[in-house]
Amino acid sequence: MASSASAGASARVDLDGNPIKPLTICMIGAGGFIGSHLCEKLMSETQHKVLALDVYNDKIKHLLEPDNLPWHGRITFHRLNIKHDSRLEGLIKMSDLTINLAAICTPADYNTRPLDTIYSNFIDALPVVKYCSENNKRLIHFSTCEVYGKTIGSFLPKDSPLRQDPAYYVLKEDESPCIFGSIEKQRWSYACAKQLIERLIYAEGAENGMEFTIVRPFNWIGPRMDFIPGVDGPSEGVPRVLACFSNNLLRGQPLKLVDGGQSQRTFVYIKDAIEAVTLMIENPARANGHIFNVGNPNNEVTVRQLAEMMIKVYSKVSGEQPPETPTIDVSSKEFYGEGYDDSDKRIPDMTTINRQLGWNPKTSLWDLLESTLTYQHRTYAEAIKKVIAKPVAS
Ligand SMILES: NC(=O)c1ccc[n+]([C@@H]2O[C@H](COP(=O)([O-])OP(=O)(O)OC[C@H]3O[C@@H](n4cnc5c(N)ncnc54)[C@H](O)[C@@H]3O)[C@@H](O)[C@H]2O)c1
Ligand SMILES: O=C(O)[C@H]1O[C@H](OP(=O)(O)OP(=O)(O)OC[C@H]2O[C@@H](n3ccc(=O)[nH]c3=O)[C@H](O)[C@@H]2O)[C@H](O)[C@@H](O)[C@@H]1O
Repeated sequence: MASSASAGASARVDLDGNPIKPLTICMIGAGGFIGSHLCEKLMSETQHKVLALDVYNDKIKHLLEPDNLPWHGRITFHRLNIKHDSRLEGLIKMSDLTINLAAICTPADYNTRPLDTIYSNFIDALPVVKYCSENNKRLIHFSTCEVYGKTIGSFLPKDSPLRQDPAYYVLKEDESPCIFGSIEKQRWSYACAKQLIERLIYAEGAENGMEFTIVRPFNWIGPRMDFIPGVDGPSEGVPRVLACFSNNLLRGQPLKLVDGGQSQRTFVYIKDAIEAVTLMIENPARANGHIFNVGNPNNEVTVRQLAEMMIKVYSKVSGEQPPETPTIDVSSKEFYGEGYDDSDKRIPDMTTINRQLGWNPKTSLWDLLESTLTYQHRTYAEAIKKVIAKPVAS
């Protein structure tokens, strides 16, 4: 595997036919969901070096140990919190490229911990932008599709035929407005902080010539996303929808549909999305100065349809009967608390990423759920049984 990986890597060329030079990449938030998949890809298929920065490394342990892994020496872990660590600038200076993934990015936090959310997504990202700009280093910054907020169509009357017109709902990087709710709807603290850091990075590019790429992920999902409450995360924690529904399925509980599960999302398989990021890393001339939507417009469902599909897929991969009551409705106030609000619909326009990088997602929603839920069942089913069997302490 080592020799074929390195032989393949040395022959690799970019989209313009030029050989790809090995880079040193400072990856902040490398221990998270996206970071772990990106590290895996960079280690197994390229010759780049990664300085992996995070406060945790559980999701990349398999890449760090043992010492005889084929990529040994190309990935090093630096346990640090970017809020207060003087090593950050030195690590950025040592690298050709910085990728910033670090953020609080679970909706349950946006309205309940708005200060932490704003600090994490704006204030803590400021030094990263500053060090990149001052040291002439390229930055790939992870933003979010949530910067679009709600669609224009959501403000039209329910029966308006214009709601069917893509001009009222497809989200375009260089045209669509950012539409958030009022300040008391603290859900938008995350989107607003992400929007402001995008504007700052864009301005650094315009005024100081900083080389940057901004990524707007549209619901990337797959193995290692978030945590299963009570197993590898807090019992009362609320992760993103994939992990919430996985947790319900593993425990044989009904899946909770917030406000009837009417919101729509497009889900993309993490492995498809990581291909897009690799293209950005290795084609700077095509990626610099751009904001990219990265999603799968063909995988649109309502949250209710997602729940129904996950129930069927989980039953297939686990061999277990679906719960007697498969879903229940809960109000957003009950589920997330005061100040929650929602994006109604998220269809990414793919023109920019298609034109610049020739990227298209490949995996259908059914297929990506099948591989992801197979992983969830294999990883958690036994642990959940033990948790359920444990007597509750009085
Ligand atoms: N997964 C998605 O579909 C998605 C969608 C939109 C945007 N994003 C963005 O992509 C990025 C990565 O998302 P993810 O899904 O991998 O989330 P994640 O929570 O799994 O990963 C984030 C990582 O950053 C680390 N981190 C946070 N604050 C830090 C700090 N102060 N110092 C050091 N490390 C810190 C965390 O420990 C975590 O490992 C985030 O910026 C998120 O907003 C993700
Ligand atoms: O993934 C993305 O692209 C972005 O969107 C997510 O936001 P959202 O899609 O609203 O978060 P999820 O937790 O994945 O929820 C999706 C939908 O499912 C609903 N939901 C969630 C959990 C649940 O148990 N039941 C349920 O109905 C939510 O109300 C929401 O309508 C998060 O904000 C970020 O991770 C990211 O920036």
